[in-house]
Amino acid sequence: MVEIEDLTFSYPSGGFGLRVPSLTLKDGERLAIVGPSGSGKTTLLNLIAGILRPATGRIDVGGTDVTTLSDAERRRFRASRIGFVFQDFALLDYLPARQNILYPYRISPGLVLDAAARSRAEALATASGIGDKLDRHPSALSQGEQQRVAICRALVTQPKLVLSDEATGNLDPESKARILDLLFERAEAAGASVLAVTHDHELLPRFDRVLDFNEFREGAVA
Ligand SMILES: Nc1ncnc2c1ncn2[C@@H]1O[C@H](COP(=O)(O)OP(=O)(O)OP(=O)(O)O)[C@@H](O)[C@H]1O
Repeated sequence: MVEIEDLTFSYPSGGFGLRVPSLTLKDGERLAIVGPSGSGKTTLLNLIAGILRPATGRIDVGGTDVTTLSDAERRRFRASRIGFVFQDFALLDYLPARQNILYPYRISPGLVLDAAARSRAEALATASGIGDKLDRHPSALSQGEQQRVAICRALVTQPKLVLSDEATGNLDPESKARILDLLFERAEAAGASVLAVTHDHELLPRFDRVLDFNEFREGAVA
């Protein structure tokens, strides 16, 4: 599903560099990424999602090298093919939760907002415990509820790749387990791979593989 080769990246302001000689995420695989704060985990997810562009290297997502796409193509590719749970949720406060969940359909011409998509949004919200809050705007939701809206939005299009940046960070232990169950269950139903950054070490046994990010710091031996 994801194949990375000879990837290098640094922010224009300098100071931080990332080098990933090789990384593969197989179809349906659940990979957890751990590593210290500031080691580049979010940066890698943004590169895979095409939000950032690498200096060199290849990032193949489901047969498409995202590094070769234009900005507009990368935006469309992301909206239609990748579910991304952002660390800061990236919800739009002018839209109620329901419309936030369905947002990928607004911005991606390739996705059709039909009755099935609407009922998927409802079912995801109910399964994650926010079914009765869909008419509320994000600012009237708790952090944990906002996080669940973000997770529902990432899953509603049934993407083949789910990128998750601390998707369970703001939740109590019981909700963490429930949200991970939902994420894995929906990913499995859609045949999707999951790449999840997490600091929740108690969740790691539930993943197929755990990658320690320390090895990708620029200059480190791969
Ligand atoms: N837009 C930016 N411009 C310059 N440097 C940045 C930018 N965004 C992040 N960085 C730096 O890049 C490094 C990696 O950041 P990143 O957010 O990828 O780390 P992380 O491992 O996800 O951290 P955390 O676990 O705290 O979320 C950090 O040193 C950070 O300060």
